[in-house]
Amino acid sequence: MTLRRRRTALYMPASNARAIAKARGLACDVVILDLEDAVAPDEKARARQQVVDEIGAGGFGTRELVVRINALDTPWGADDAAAVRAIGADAVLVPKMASVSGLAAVRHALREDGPPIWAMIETCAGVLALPALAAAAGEMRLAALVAGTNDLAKEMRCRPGADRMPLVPALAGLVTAARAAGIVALDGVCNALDAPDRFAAECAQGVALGFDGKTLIHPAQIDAAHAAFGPSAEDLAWARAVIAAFAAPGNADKGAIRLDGQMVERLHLAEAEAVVAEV
Ligand SMILES: CC(C)(COP(=O)(O)OP(=O)(O)OC[C@H]1O[C@@H](n2cnc3c(N)ncnc32)[C@H](O)[C@@H]1OP(=O)(O)O)[C@@H](O)C(=O)NCCC(=O)NCCSC(=O)C[C@H](O)C(=O)O
Ligand SMILES: [Mg+2]
Repeated sequence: MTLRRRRTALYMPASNARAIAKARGLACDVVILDLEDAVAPDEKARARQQVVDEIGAGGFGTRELVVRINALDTPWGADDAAAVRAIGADAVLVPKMASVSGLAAVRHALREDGPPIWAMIETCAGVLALPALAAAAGEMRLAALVAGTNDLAKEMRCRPGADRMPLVPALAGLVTAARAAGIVALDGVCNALDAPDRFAAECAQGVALGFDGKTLIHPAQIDAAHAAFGPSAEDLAWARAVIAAFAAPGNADKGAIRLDGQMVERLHLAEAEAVVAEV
């Protein structure tokens, strides 16, 4: 079974045909066609039709295709949901998710057999609803939680700065909820476009927090995010050593062994096998 990689999820305005055409050749794992914040109100209907046309045209290869719709309580949300629920999108990303009732309304709008839901956690209410959303994930076919750090910082009236300190509790809570539900956790975007060191530091923080990957706003961010969220050479070496150690004579029936001065359990063997399977 190959693990589906979600190291990089690149947003692009669904109104930008040039960006969408470019996406068919970009190395990102996920393409997010955005109908929400990146599209001006007078462009919404045209962008929605462009999403239908572009997904119908195909050509995105193995990239996961996600459409971010407008929230159902906006003038465009219901039409977005109706337009995208049966066009072959791999998932629908829903902004400002804040309750199980809101999740149920989206599930209803997309129909039970419609695409899986990816929910953006980007409001204070959404952060407080994380345990309930995690508990409802299976029934509602919620498949990912995605941090919306711009909106969350705005509502919290905090100033994240380079270390995003004010947001770390919410980010860790999102990862915790995603792990409890057995679903994907994606970090928020980094708005700094020409600051590779800041971007790399934010990716490293996202890895340390346990995120599966990061949402991006520019193709130039893809390579650094892949380097951060993919297995490093050290990760691979350790994984291979763990696998070899448990395969060694006398260890086959052991639950825990000593390796390089550390206790290694069978859970680490499963992790090691998953890391090796990624490359
Ligand atoms: C941020 C940008 C507006 C910058 O655009 P621009 O100045 O045009 O970038 P470049 O000149 O460097 O572009 C170089 C080429 O790359 C293409 N490009 C740029 N961005 C993308 C993209 N996201 N996807 C695909 N291709 C892209 C340009 O077309 C150029 O190509 P070419 O013309 O062939 O040379 C722009 O990067 C942009 O629009 N980014 C996406 C913005 C977006 O989608 N925002 C919404 C999601 S973020 C969010 O909402 C956060 C969340 O909700 C929260 O609350 O935190
Ligand atoms: Mg947002």
